Amino acid sequence: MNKSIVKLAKISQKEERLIIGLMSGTSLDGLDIALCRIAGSGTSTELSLLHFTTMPYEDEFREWVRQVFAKREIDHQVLCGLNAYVAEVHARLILDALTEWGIDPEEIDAIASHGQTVFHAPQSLTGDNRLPNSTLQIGDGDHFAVRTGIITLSDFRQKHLAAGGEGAPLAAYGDYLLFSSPDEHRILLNIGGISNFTFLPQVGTGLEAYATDLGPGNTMMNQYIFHHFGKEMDLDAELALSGKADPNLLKRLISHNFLALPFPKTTGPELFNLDYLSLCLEDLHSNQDFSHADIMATLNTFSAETMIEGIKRAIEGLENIKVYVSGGGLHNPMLMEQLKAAFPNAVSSFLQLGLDPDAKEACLFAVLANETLAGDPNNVTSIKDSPAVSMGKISLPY
Ligand SMILES: Nc1ncnc2c1ncn2[C@@H]1O[C@H](COP(=O)(O)OP(=O)(O)OP(=O)(O)O)[C@@H](O)[C@H]1O
Ligand SMILES: CC(=O)N[C@H]1[C@@H]2OC[C@@H](O2)[C@@H](O)[C@@H]1O[C@H](C)C(=O)O
Repeated sequence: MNKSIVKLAKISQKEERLIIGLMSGTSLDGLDIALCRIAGSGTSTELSLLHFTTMPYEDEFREWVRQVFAKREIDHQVLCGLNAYVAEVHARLILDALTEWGIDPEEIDAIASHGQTVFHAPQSLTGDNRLPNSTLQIGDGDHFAVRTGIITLSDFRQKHLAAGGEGAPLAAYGDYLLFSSPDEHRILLNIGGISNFTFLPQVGTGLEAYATDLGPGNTMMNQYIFHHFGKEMDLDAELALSGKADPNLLKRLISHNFLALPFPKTTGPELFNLDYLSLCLEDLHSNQDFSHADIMATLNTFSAETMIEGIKRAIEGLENIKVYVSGGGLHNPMLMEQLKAAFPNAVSSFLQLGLDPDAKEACLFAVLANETLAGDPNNVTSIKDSPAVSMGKISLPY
């Protein structure tokens, strides 16, 4: 029998596994690396985060990815090369992180790699039903496995698509298994490039859990500041806080059809980008010259409003609700102030649930890999509109 298959079988039968969860999102800030110890599976899953780091990308890497990111027309030679290159860079960053933590790669049971999303194309977004729902994450799993010597699970979104989903959001699975509560209804809001939440009904109420994207989180703010100032983000919302949101531009931005669609739904920077901002500005038919600060304040409020409206829709008629926030947007004071004002005494950091909010998504991919290795798809049958499948392709090192 192939030695790697024997090892795989042993790993799947262990009482607990060491899994490295990886997330590299739409913000292109860096690779989130979470070393997790996971015991059990299904609703008995117990996760301990042993180490976490975000290994920042070099500018050159970002520039390569930007060449193909969320673009309809690209150089296929670059895309092809990046599928290997992203994996090589990620594998090196993992090995560096393990060295920093003093951990031998031999000790790790598996890597759970999200890869780098370069295009997200559900039919609801393309408006074209000749091709099926699709999404593309690059950074091939075989390259990870060979470079690190660690069994790698990757490309989690394809099974979700194949089984009838849109390939996202996948957070619902881990959220449901780890954070459902008998005491309160929970909204687990993640503010990455795109904002999304998982609704976890209070256990026993008979309501169904589900997850959905909401709209732009940080992506439009990041794109704007990068385009005009060459910076990666509006650190601590400094520019946005110095401006004033324009009500007409805000109204026009909020009129996007996507925002009115029912849950669950998914989106990406393919829809929420600077072209959309330009379109909205043109439509205003005003001669008004907006300052950069006012535009940033408007984009910040646009993100906040889409989240607030989405959460209000989800919790209508319910009481005893808490909103737990994770993702980079948690560090944006203007966004958080608006959320807290909309839901007084209900909003707090994900840290309240005992997990580093910046590590959450990477941990959830480790949980998905754990379910594939040791769980049962029936563990997740009660999530609305989410196929109950095990996800992630398995790559062997030898
Ligand atoms: N101090 C801060 N002030 C303002 N914004 C911040 C701050 N820290 C982080 N952010 C925002 O958070 C972003 C990173 O968020 P995160 O790492 O959650 O995104 P991601 O994982 O790339 O996204 P996604 O979940 O959409 O894939 C930054 O690019 C920035 O926009
Ligand atoms: C296609 C894709 O990469 N989607 C990401 C993105 O980032 C946030 C939001 O858009 C979410 O739908 C998803 O990631 C999270 C981890 C998810 O699948 O739950």
